Amino acid sequence: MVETPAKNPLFPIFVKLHTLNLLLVGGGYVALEKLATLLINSPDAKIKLVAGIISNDVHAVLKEHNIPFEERDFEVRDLEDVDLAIVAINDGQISSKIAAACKERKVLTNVADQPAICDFYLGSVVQKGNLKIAISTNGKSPTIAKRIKEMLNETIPDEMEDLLNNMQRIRNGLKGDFTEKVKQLDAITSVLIDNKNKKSVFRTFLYMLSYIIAILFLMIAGYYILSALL
Ligand SMILES: C[C@@]1(CC(=O)O)C2=NC(=C\c3[nH]c(c(CCC(=O)O)c3CC(=O)O)Cc3[nH]c(c(CC(=O)O)c3CCC(=O)O)/C=C3\N/C(=C\2)[C@@H](CCC(=O)O)[C@]3(C)CC(=O)O)/[C@H]1CCC(=O)O
Ligand SMILES: NC(=O)c1ccc[n+]([C@@H]2O[C@H](COP(=O)([O-])OP(=O)(O)OC[C@H]3O[C@@H](n4cnc5c(N)ncnc54)[C@H](O)[C@@H]3O)[C@@H](O)[C@H]2O)c1
Repeated sequence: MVETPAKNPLFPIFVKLHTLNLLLVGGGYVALEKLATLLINSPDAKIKLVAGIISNDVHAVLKEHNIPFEERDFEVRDLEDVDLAIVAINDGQISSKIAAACKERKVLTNVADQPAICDFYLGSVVQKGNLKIAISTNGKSPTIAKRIKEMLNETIPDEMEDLLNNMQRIRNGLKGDFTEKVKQLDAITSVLIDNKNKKSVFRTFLYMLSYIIAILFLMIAGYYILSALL
């Protein structure tokens, strides 16, 4: 049976950007950030960039990674053969028009910082070798997503890559049917959850953070109530 719906209805997927065509519209600061995120995660992503003005920093990344670009305003023909688009321009009305043109052509679109017209959001990404964790707050607080990423980056040991490689070797060497393999893999890895009843550093971090935020919220609310009364 399907479980009750989660509070965050976004469905996470891991996309093979090296097999898809991605259009990035914009050549300023935000486009630079998106470009960096794309390349860190998917160095072989098939990206094309279009922007009225391309900053020197963006130019440098385009050159370094051999990414095709055109220095002119977006035109609908840019969407030909495009699977995904990220729009990072400084004009909300034009962004909405580009998003509408994308929708018409069934191109999935992210408009930086405009959740209402996005088909998908970018997440904060934790990477330890082959392990990748994507974090979403359903758009509520990208800053918290960033902090949790930093926390996980610090707490997940670098040895994770060795663990994954060893597990792959064991997995490839296992005999028996599917159920038997799952049983053996569960048994080998059970040590990882044996400590589940102990309070983890991560949980303590989250408790502390939520208390601090609650206290700050009360202080700010108190300030506004008092200044309205006085
Ligand atoms: C995760 C990350 C991925 C990435 O972009 O690569 C990401 N934003 C990041 C950072 C960040 N963005 C903003 C700040 C300033 C502080 C703050 O506002 O908190 C910071 C923090 C910083 O930069 O330190 C501003 C901001 N962002 C959005 C709005 C509009 C709104 O909320 O209405 C505004 C207000 C703009 C304004 O005020 O003008 C909206 C979105 N930002 C999202 C993703 C999607 C939801 C993700 C989620 O579910 O949490 C969503 C919905 C759509 C999207 O853009 O995809 C990246 C983490 C970087 C990392 O991991 O290091
Ligand atoms: N810079 C930030 O830290 C920041 C933070 C939050 C939100 N934002 C928002 O993100 C958006 C982009 O910010 P930015 O700092 O990258 O702006 P920017 O001014 O540095 O760059 C804007 C880019 O959009 C391009 N552009 C504008 N219209 C275009 C069109 N029709 N076709 C193609 N390219 C076009 C410009 O040529 C330029 O390259 C803005 O809406 C801004 O309010 C920025």
